[in-house]
Amino acid sequence: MYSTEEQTTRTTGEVTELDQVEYPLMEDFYTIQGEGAHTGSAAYFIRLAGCDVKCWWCDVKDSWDESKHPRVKTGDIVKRAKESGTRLAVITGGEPLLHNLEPLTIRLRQEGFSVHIETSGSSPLSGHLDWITLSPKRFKEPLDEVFPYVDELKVVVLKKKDLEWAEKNAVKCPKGTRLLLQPEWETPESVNLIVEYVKKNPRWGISLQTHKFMNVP
Ligand SMILES: C[S@@+](CC[C@H](N)C(=O)[O-])C[C@H]1O[C@@H](n2cnc3c(N)ncnc32)[C@H](O)[C@@H]1O
Ligand SMILES: Nc1nc2[nH]cc(C(=O)O)c2c(=O)[nH]1
Ligand code: SF4
Ligand SMILES: [Mg+2]
Repeated sequence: MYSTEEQTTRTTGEVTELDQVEYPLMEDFYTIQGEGAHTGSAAYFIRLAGCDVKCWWCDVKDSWDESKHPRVKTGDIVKRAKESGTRLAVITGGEPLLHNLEPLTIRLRQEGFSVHIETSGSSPLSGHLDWITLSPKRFKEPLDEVFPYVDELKVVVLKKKDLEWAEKNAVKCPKGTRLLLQPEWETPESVNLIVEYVKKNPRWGISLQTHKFMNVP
């Protein structure tokens, strides 16, 4: 759980103002959380545009260039999320922490959403977040200030070196953090590596991109 100070002072009465704040949005969609500790739950995904990390194997490279995507008002995003019926929102990207998430997360919370984030931790936290999934990247390392708030560490694995990277990040996370290894989708040989590693190091678990098996977004 992460919350900025302002939450206590900012309550209702600012809805109209907050709803005007715009974010570069690649897409928003209602689907099943396919990865991590909340796999299988219906969730409304909000994919903000822009990324400063640029992993070569990223499965959503179209999100990187913010200028290719429209700026959409918070009010419109929240309205569509509400219409979905779920009260679980996942903010992802791109790298969502490139943007100040205060307005969007306040409004989602006001409408009863539990707000989750998928982040590389390359920029400071902002907003009000109920579940933080950190997926650290060597290409741009997470900021130290992010680690105390992490709920789930989800490391993408291609080769052995990534397991060392996983351990290096795990020591910085709070006690009780869910530790997950996720095979890079186009590197099937990483699955064996992960299976053997988790059998030897059972504090780690496996996260698969189940939405790709199910053929849903
Ligand atoms: C597209 S990223 C967006 C959020 C943020 N930029 C991040 O990297 O956490 C969402 C999740 O997908 C993972 N991911 C991206 N490409 C992947 C791939 N080819 N195989 C497996 N996981 C991937 C990321 O590590 C991250 O956990
Ligand atoms: N179904 C589904 N689950 C996901 N979990 C994390 C995703 C992401 O791209 O952040 C993702 C995604 O793109 N689709
Ligand atoms: S940080 Fe996330 S969105 Fe950015 S390139 Fe890496 S996986 Fe893709
Ligand atoms: Mg995805």
